Amino acid sequence: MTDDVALTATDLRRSYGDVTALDGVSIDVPTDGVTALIGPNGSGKTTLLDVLLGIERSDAGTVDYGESDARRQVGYLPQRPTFRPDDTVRETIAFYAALVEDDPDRLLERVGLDTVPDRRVSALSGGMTRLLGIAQALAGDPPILALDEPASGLDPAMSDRIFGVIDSLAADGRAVLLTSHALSLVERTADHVVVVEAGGVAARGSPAALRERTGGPLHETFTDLLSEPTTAVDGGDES
Ligand SMILES: Nc1ncnc2c1ncn2[C@@H]1O[C@H](COP(=O)(O)OP(=O)(O)OP(=O)(O)O)[C@@H](O)[C@H]1O
Repeated sequence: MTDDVALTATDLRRSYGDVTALDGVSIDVPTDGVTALIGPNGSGKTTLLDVLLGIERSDAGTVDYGESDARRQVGYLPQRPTFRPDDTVRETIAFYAALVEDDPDRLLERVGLDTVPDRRVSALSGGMTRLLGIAQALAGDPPILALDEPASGLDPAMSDRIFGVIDSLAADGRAVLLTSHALSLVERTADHVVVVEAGGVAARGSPAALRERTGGPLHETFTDLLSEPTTAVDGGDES
């Protein structure tokens, strides 16, 4: 593994009964910038993310992390982050910050939730809950941030805001690895794109390189990168 690689996965395999979710996936995640896993529903993106993070076991293959003396190696935003509904925003983040001796106010400020510290979790919009999830993932300042569909179910303005935060977190000099169906935001934000199809990697490259291959924007031409025709995934509204 070279110094500029945050993690390397080699020949990952994972099946659930007779469903092959990962069929020999090898990827490098660079230390800087946003790496986006895109692909049709059921192609294996979440399974790949979960295996990379050790949340799911693989049947075969290896995952190697780069050197880091960080208190916490990876921060993780699940697809549906859940918190105690009666706690306030600040109480919630103070809990996670205390686990790794971080400053809750720094975390709230970083995602723009410092304006609503006393709001109860039950009163947060879907977008604010996602931002709280990102703040939680940032506790301990991990060098790798893994975000599973960070904009799913959000309106275009909130999706845009979330991807703006993601962009600035990567600009701080950490690796951001995300899955998303919000292809126009991926195209704008990602430095590296990995196209996952049927448990394998169908294509990879910068958005510009993929655009050159398909001749158009990702949200319109994404299916040209797949071997099987599929319903195009949408540009902004994740499912
Ligand atoms: N716990 C599980 N048990 C059985 N099958 C599973 C399980 N998790 C995933 N699968 C199957 O593995 C395949 C890949 O699923 P995965 O959730 O990784 O896809 P995805 O690309 O993240 O999909 P989406 O875009 O819809 O979130 C699918 O066929 C799915 O049904």
